[in-house]
Amino acid sequence: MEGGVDYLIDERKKAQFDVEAMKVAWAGSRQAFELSDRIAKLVANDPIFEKFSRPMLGRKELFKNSLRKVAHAWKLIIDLRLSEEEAKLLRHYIDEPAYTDLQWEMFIPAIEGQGTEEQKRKWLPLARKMQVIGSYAQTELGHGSNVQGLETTATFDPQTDEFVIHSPTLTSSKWWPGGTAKVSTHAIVYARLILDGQFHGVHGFIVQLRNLENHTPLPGITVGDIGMKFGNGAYNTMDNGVIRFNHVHIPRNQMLMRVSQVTREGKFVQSDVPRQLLYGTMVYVRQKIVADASKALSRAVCIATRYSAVRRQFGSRNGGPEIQVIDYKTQQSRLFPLLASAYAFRFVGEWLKWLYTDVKQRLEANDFSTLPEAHACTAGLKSLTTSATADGIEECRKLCGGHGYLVSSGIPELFATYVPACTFEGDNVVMMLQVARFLVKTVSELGYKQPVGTTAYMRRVTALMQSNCAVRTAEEWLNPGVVVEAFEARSTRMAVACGQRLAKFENPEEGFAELSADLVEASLAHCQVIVVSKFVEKLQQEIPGKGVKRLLEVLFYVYALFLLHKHQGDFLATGYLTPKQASLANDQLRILYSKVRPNAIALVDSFNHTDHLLSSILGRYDGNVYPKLYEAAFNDPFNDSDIADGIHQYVQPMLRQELHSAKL
Ligand SMILES: CC/C=C\C/C=C\C/C=C\C/C=C\C/C=C\C/C=C\CCC(=O)SCCNC(=O)CCNC(=O)[C@H](O)C(C)(C)COP(=O)(O)OP(=O)(O)OC[C@H]1O[C@@H](n2cnc3c(N)ncnc32)[C@H](O)[C@@H]1OP(=O)(O)O
Ligand SMILES: Cc1cc2nc3c(=O)[nH]c(=O)nc-3n(C[C@H](O)[C@H](O)[C@H](O)COP(=O)(O)OP(=O)(O)OC[C@H]3O[C@@H](n4cnc5c(N)ncnc54)[C@H](O)[C@@H]3O)c2cc1C
Repeated sequence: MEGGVDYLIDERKKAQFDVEAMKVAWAGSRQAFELSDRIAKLVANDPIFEKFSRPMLGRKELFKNSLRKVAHAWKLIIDLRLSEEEAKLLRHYIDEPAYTDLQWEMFIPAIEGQGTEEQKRKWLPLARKMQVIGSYAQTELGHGSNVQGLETTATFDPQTDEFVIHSPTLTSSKWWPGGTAKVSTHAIVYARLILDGQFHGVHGFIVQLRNLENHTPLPGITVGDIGMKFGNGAYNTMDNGVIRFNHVHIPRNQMLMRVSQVTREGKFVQSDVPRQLLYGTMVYVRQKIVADASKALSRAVCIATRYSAVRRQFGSRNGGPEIQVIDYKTQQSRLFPLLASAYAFRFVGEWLKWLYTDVKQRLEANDFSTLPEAHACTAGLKSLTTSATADGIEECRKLCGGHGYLVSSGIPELFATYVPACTFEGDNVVMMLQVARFLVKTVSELGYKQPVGTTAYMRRVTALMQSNCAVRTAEEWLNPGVVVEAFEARSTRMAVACGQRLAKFENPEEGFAELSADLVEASLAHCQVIVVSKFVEKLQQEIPGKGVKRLLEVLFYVYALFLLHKHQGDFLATGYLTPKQASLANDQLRILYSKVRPNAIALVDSFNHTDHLLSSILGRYDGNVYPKLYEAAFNDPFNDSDIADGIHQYVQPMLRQELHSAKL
């Protein structure tokens, strides 16, 4: 058997649920599915969006090709009158980081969230028509996580009614802003506001970087690219920049002034809007990154699952077929939790989008009450989902054996493009420490203030601290209430234990630093409560289609019991579970894997990923893996000639023992 076509045909016949209905459940609604399917096909059928050759291109060619794709996409958006939602789907299916990500996901949202009405009226129409192209220049060579430590200065000059933007040190050079190195005409530059010699915190300023006529950098601005990044192709389609400012003057009305204002006289005015709103764009993007995690993880899982059904190793009897590697229990115990995680992240992402929309509406009405919760949720879930997705993609590579290491498997580029998500928009550990601050505060207030939102479960602190799990059989783990309670009890106990240990420190900040590793673990436990609970809430909704809900329930238990198994140390150390109960959960997990097995291919088909998006020979929908791998090898330009450049010059002299006289 050369290809796996028949194997995948057989696998699809085993499905015990309605795949078309599952596609709708994954997409969120029939309308969302149809929209997404239409745009996916539009991209897949357009040769300009070809991406298989991307890893073979040099940086300049790669970048130019990316500019061409963006220009073509923008033309399509105008010609086909695509809505903003359709345009964002187009970006997703084109699957190439580009300067427009910063324009639409950071520059515009920053003005929307931090600009005054007047600033929005001026800048948003220009940006939305792409008449100015903006980026988000916050991080510097010397500081990224510590935003208050930024060194760039914005000094008000009352003589000219302008701010003077300046990079006083090498470490104050802006470093990383995407889109800035070669494209953006403007940037939101975060800088220390100085009025009359006094520091008034870090604020955002709209700074023009380039001449709109000839694209040259404006006087006083030194700008360039920071160099090649991890992996070929991958994030190298993006021009991440370095910028130095040498006393660059901008008008006073280009400071984003919703949160604080500077008057004509140079006076600082703090409005009622909390200063944290300056960080609002990051809250927005973190929410987007959570939604993106399920997309990236589902791609890797789709490739690894299809290939695991095609690939056979060992167990052949009398010349019969070998065993499909997907039938090995070890393969299932590594793959199926990732499959379940993709669904879990999809649903928690959907919920987080709702939470963000709600917060945004409140902020617009000057209600800031839910901002701390939104910050903790976006920071924590961004950290949890991106770490799990990055690790999951790498696990999928290993699940594909040696062929997973080939660029044509689609996994190396996906991994290289995805991993910076663990760092950008907030390093994942730094983000978990933000959740820790929120949790510590919640726990310290438990005696007199009812926790709300995602910490509401801690209202039952006494019960969660005292009562223990009642499970006696593996079957009894199949109860959402029992599972959620276990996660809530573990999280509460870990958070309370941290709170008690912190109380022993005279200086709370010193205590926080000393216990930070434990605090990160407690924060992760809390974030897992959110993901598990949101999955249960999804299952409580009506989910049409034969067998769809049943399969989602199976995936829920796989996700939750896998986590319970992985973190059983916490569950045992907090005393909520006995070793016997943890072992019963693991017994149940094995039973669940056997329920997933016949449905595995149909479950990944339900993601509705096109072959274009997957860009993977191993993950092809038709399973025709071996002939296509063979064909791709001989189509590689490296195989254009039997004799590679350099063979005559460097190898043959060695073979002939003539190296001493060869010209090297
Ligand atoms: C296959 C897929 C391929 C590719 C794509 C992959 C993924 C992309 C997916 C989707 C992308 C969509 C769009 C993305 C587009 C581009 C993204 C690309 C690049 C990323 C760009 C960047 O990285 S921009 C730079 C980001 N920088 C950071 O995130 C910095 C992190 N640091 C901070 O946020 C802060 O400094 C801090 C939170 C760590 C600390 O702040 P500070 O020192 O001021 O504060 P305190 O600790 O003293 O806190 C003060 C109080 O304020 C609260 N707080 C802090 N932050 C916020 C906030 N954001 N909102 C609300 N409240 C906040 C804090 O909790 C304190 O509260 P107290 O009550 O305790 O006082
Ligand atoms: C691909 C990519 C694109 C980017 N795009 C942009 C962009 O468009 N605009 C922009 O402004 N920025 C951008 N960035 C920068 C990015 O936001 C920062 O790199 C990120 O916020 C992390 O900051 P850092 O690099 O300073 O890491 P550091 O803070 O130096 O982290 C180094 C290590 O120190 C640890 N650490 C730091 N602080 C603490 C703490 N308080 N407690 C415990 N551990 C700590 C971290 O966990 C990490 O292990 C981009 C980065 C990447 C990789």
